[in-house]
Amino acid sequence: MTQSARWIRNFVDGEFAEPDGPGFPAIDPATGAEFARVHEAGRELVHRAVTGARAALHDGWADTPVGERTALLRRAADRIEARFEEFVAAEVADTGKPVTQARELDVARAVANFRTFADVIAAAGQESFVTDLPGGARALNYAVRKPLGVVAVIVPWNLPLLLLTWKVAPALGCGNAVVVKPSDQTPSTATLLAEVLAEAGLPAGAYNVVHGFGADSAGQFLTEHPGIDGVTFTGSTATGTQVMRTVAPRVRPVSFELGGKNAAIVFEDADLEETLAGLTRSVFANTGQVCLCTERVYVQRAVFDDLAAGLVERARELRLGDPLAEGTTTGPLISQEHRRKVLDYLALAEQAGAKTLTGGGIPELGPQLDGGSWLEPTLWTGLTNKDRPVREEIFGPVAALIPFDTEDEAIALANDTEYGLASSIWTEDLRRGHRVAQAMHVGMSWVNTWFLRDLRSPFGGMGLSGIGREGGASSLHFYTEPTNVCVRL
Ligand SMILES: NC(=O)c1ccc[n+]([C@@H]2O[C@H](COP(=O)([O-])OP(=O)(O)OC[C@H]3O[C@@H](n4cnc5c(N)ncnc54)[C@H](O)[C@@H]3O)[C@@H](O)[C@H]2O)c1
Ligand SMILES: O=C/C=C/C=C(\O)C(=O)O
Repeated sequence: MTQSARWIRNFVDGEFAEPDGPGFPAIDPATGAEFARVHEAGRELVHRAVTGARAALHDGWADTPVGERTALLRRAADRIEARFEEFVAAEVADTGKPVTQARELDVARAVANFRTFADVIAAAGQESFVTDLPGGARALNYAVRKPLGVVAVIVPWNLPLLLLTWKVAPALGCGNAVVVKPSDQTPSTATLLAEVLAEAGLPAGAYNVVHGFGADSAGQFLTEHPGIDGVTFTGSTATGTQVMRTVAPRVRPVSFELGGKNAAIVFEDADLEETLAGLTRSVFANTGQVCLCTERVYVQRAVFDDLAAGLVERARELRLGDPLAEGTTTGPLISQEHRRKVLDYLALAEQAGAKTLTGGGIPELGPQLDGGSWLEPTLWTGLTNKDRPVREEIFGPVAALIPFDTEDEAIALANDTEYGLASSIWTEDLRRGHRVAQAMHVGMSWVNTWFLRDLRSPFGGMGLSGIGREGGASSLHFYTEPTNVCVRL
């Protein structure tokens, strides 16, 4: 594979650093072709990023009036809109996802993230209390919130720009400086965002991007740096525990959005067409590479066969192909390595006695695409909660369909996991919908829908799915430190 001429660079202390090594390849997952080289940040460049971020705080960014910070967030949203198609092209190049999804979800949400947090931060008040004391005296308690400081922002490859801006918008809006470590597999949009934030007027050093890997690379150098005041991380549970170990000696606050093994529960009274449309999204969106995706579908026995047949039909209607073609609905997995992991789970399912209703293999898409990491959307029956493909996160276009009889049995099956991120409940009996949704041991539970988001609501998971919540006021609480002042009146 010939080495590319184009570089994807680190952005440190307000400027793009000159590459000083061979870098690593940026690969298009749709074709397997290298399209650029990425400059890997070493320990020294990460150190410069962290110290530059600290300097930006002290040079005035932390004390910038709220109105100026929220105005900057709005300018950032406007600049992303102005360069919308550049962000779409960059995201598609990195991920191979269909251009329609990149437009409608990934880049659209980046704009929404900046605008939502401009609104939330502009409207945010402070907590205060008038305290009654014996004898009629009083005291005033009020909390002032100050920026956390220099925040390490570490994000994965599945929704690169959406997840990055979900963190960077509130972090900057609260007066922090950030050092971003995008996934080595998706470096492009975090780098383009550096240009856009500079255009919006963000001071040098407030937003930095360091490219590289995890252990013994930029990710580790960043999290172990003493100048980091907190870490917001989205990624696998395994990596989250490693990050937690790294920052534990300095007791740094962490906000973790980790893996999931999400369940859907379909009751016999569910609206079949609505449920099939919802499950087709929740199982196969982004080729199953969304932390919220459904990999376990529990179906009340009376409608099991109809639901299974309908979902097989929808899966077979998905169009895998050129990400830039308007009719494409489904892209490749992120890499050959990830495809091997998902294929291993397909083999485990077969060994466990699964019946593959559809998919189960590698599609033939022609010479242009056969170098990509493509996989057929796959549905199984015949598995139980004891089988590894039903217990472990696969993070691909796959789901196990499992029958149940009673509501209590469905709740027990869905909650039989160490994860706790999301669920969806499908029923026309809304009292049951509320009841079962609340009974789920998850951070987010949807009823007759999926991935419908109000960005002011708390987002995150419990158990192996994470620590803390982000979204609306939850983000402000993570990205600021309150000082409570008590004045005897
Ligand atoms: N809960 C959520 O909101 C959410 C969202 C997206 C992805 N995920 C999870 O992420 C996983 C897939 O994404 P991924 O493969 O990029 O995850 P990953 O954990 O391998 O990597 C995530 C990020 O952490 C970095 N990293 C890896 N090791 C590190 C270390 N030792 N120190 C510091 N940084 C390190 C990676 O370079 C990447 O930028 C899946 O498990 C998925 O469930 C969760
Ligand atoms: O893959 C994980 C998706 C996370 C989504 C969000 O963080 C969000 O919708 O704000």
